[in-house]
Amino acid sequence: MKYISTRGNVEAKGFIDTVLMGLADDGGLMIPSEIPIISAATLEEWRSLSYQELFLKIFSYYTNDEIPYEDLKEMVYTSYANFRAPEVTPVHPINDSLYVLELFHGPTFAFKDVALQFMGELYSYISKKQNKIIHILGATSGDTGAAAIQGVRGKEGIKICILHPHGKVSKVQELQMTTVDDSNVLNLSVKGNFDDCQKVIKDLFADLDFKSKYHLRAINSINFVRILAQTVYYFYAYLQVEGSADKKINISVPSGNFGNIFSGYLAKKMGLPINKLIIATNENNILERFVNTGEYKPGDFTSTYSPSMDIQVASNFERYLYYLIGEDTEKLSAYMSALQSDGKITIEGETLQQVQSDFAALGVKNELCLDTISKYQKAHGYLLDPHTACGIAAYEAFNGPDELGITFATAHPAKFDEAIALIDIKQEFPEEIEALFLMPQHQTVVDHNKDEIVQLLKFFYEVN
Ligand SMILES: Cc1ncc(COP(=O)(O)O)c(C=O)c1O
Ligand SMILES: N[C@@H](CCOP(=O)(O)O)C(=O)O
Repeated sequence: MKYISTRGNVEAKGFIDTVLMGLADDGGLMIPSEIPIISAATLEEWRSLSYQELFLKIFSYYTNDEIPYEDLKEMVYTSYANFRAPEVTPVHPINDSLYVLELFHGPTFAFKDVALQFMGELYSYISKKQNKIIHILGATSGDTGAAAIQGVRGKEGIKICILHPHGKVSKVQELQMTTVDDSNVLNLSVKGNFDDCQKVIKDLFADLDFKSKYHLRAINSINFVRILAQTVYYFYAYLQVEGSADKKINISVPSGNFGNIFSGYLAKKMGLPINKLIIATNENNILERFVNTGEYKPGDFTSTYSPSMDIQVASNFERYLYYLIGEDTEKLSAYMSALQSDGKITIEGETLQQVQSDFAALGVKNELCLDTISKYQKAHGYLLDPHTACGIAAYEAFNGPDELGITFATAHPAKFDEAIALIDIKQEFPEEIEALFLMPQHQTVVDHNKDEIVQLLKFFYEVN
């Protein structure tokens, strides 16, 4: 398997070089040159596999044996050893037509742990085997940052800097990142929003001299391995749900940077029989507008009860667009230039119909988000976090009769108590989260100013 850039100007790479490259050197995103197809018979054979076994099967199509099987196996088992559920991502039935895939049993109580625990192991492995310097640079709306820091904690030879939007992440998210006092961790709290943070890091990755001089590596979903690791739980969810072979299965995914749902799109392209892929967003509804009208136009940023999805510029949209327009790198580059110059991309006719057959989408308003949390707490005694509540509201909007819905629970409700307290629900915090409130915080507050951020980064990466 080789990996290429959506923009066509990067020589084809192997698996490890793709991981190390992160953002493609031509400004695009790396994707596999071909997508392996899993037959229905193979899929049925996978039904009895554990999460870890399934992970190894799926990765075997992508790693080109660049990592010996036993080494990969050890990384995978280590990655999931500290999850609080033996199934890693258990499926919780709510009623006859709805299942919740709980993705929050990792160390930071969010779905990001599933891929980032593995990425921490992988970066550490590459650093040791190839004697590579690993300087991670990432942007977060709250969850990626915390999970990435936990993923690399205590691992030699790795430094990590995370940019988060100042005052725009939940208190627990902030504490999870900033109570870490390790010398290889730098938290920059940027006066701006997530899109500003993501733009700064993308600009720095695009500066190839800076990227190579400071050995910058990506942990955001611009890195293809994040996408691939997230496909595993789509397969797992499908295989765990009883009746999935006979009924239509819809999957509803709380979405922001479009990484999680793009993993679902990839799983579907690999042959996983998903009926509807449902994009659930909040009032930052660029993806809903795109699916309904064909216009992809970043709008004004709005702070909502689901802050991790407060994103306008969805990074992985480029990967989807590449497939949508027939894997034409020149056309894709033209679209991305148009997005820069005109501030929007417009899709019409049959291509728009294709979008509407690939996805359904709903931008869930704040009020509906809270109503959904109350409703499921009362009817099922099951407490949803606000992101998952958006996913459930979108499931309710699109799940048809006789169809089964799986909604991804992307975070534990304790991470977003600010919203849940508004509806007078009192929750007990897990002890790992409770303990954070007693710890001192370490972060540097900076203006949204690239030069200032660069100076801080240079000092951080150069010292020791
Ligand atoms: C809790 C939660 N739900 C949903 C999302 C959106 O996922 P994605 O950015 O992969 O679309 C995020 C952030 O990414 C998140 O932290
Ligand atoms: N919601 C995310 C935003 C970054 O997404 P990523 O999947 O590209 O890492 C977060 O929690 O930081």
